[in-house]
Amino acid sequence: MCTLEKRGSLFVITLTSEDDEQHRLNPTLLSSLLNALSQLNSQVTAGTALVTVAHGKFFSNGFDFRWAQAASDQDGARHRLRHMSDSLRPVVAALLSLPIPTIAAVSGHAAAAGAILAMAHDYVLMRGDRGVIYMPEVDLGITLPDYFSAVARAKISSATAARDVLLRGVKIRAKEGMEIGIVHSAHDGAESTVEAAMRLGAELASRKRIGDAYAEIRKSLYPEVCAVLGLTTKSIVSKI
Ligand SMILES: CCCCCCCCCCCCC/C=C/C(=O)SCCNC(=O)CCNC(=O)[C@H](O)C(C)(C)COP(=O)(O)OP(=O)(O)OC[C@H]1O[C@@H](n2cnc3c(N)ncnc32)[C@H](O)[C@@H]1OP(=O)(O)O
Repeated sequence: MCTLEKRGSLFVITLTSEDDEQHRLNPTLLSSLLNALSQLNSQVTAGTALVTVAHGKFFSNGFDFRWAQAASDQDGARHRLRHMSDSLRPVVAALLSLPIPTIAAVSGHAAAAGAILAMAHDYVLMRGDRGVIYMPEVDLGITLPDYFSAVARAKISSATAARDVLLRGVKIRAKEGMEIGIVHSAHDGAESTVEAAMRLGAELASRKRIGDAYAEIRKSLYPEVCAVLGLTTKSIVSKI
């Protein structure tokens, strides 16, 4: 599950888990995330921002393998994995379409689909003492959905860094994440990461930017991701 709350000028989505702190992206959490983003979008006004947080050792450890493996056979497990992948796709599309700034406070590990969820935000703030951003698929022998690769290519600053993340499965800590462009800033400890995310969110919200234009400019930054997600773009001139 996740929760959505308004704290002053900020919408805060908190990833939660029923049984452990991995915040695995299973159908329940994915559906809850999509509902939260839809609800947020209906309430959004200029002067707000989204901060996504998770508590404990993980931001999110990716899709829920236990749920997939609970299927009756391998084929069923694969179908469940595809179901989770198909369910994360609209969440990423919704994040890229939000008419407000979005920030992920990565105060724990963000792996696989969890890393893609974090990178789908405009800003990733990450704790520097614990936690890695890690794409294990190459180690698992699982190919990436098209939108995973598109998000990674859009957000990682160089081809060699993208190769290291996706083909070498390197575990990226906050400092390295800043060097390759996926982390905005590094912070000491979970609490200061979340506090910094809230401060940045409030600062960005205070600019009261025109939401539709903000969303369209964000989409113009990532044409390949938008194409893969089927997101269209339009021109806006709010006022001249
Ligand atoms: C119809 C059928 C068609 C076919 C099927 C189609 C399918 C289509 C869809 C396919 C989808 C593909 C994409 C898949 C996406 C997924 O999400 S799959 C799920 C993937 N998830 C995983 O595999 C989980 C990955 N996670 C991990 O491997 C680990 O949890 C972790 C993230 C690596 C963390 O490991 P852990 O051991 O728990 O870490 P820690 O103990 O916290 O740390 C390890 C050591 O590292 C030190 N450390 C950590 N962070 C830091 C830091 N920032 N700075 C310094 N040191 C750090 C930490 O101290 C530990 O060190 P020691 O204490 O010395 O051990």
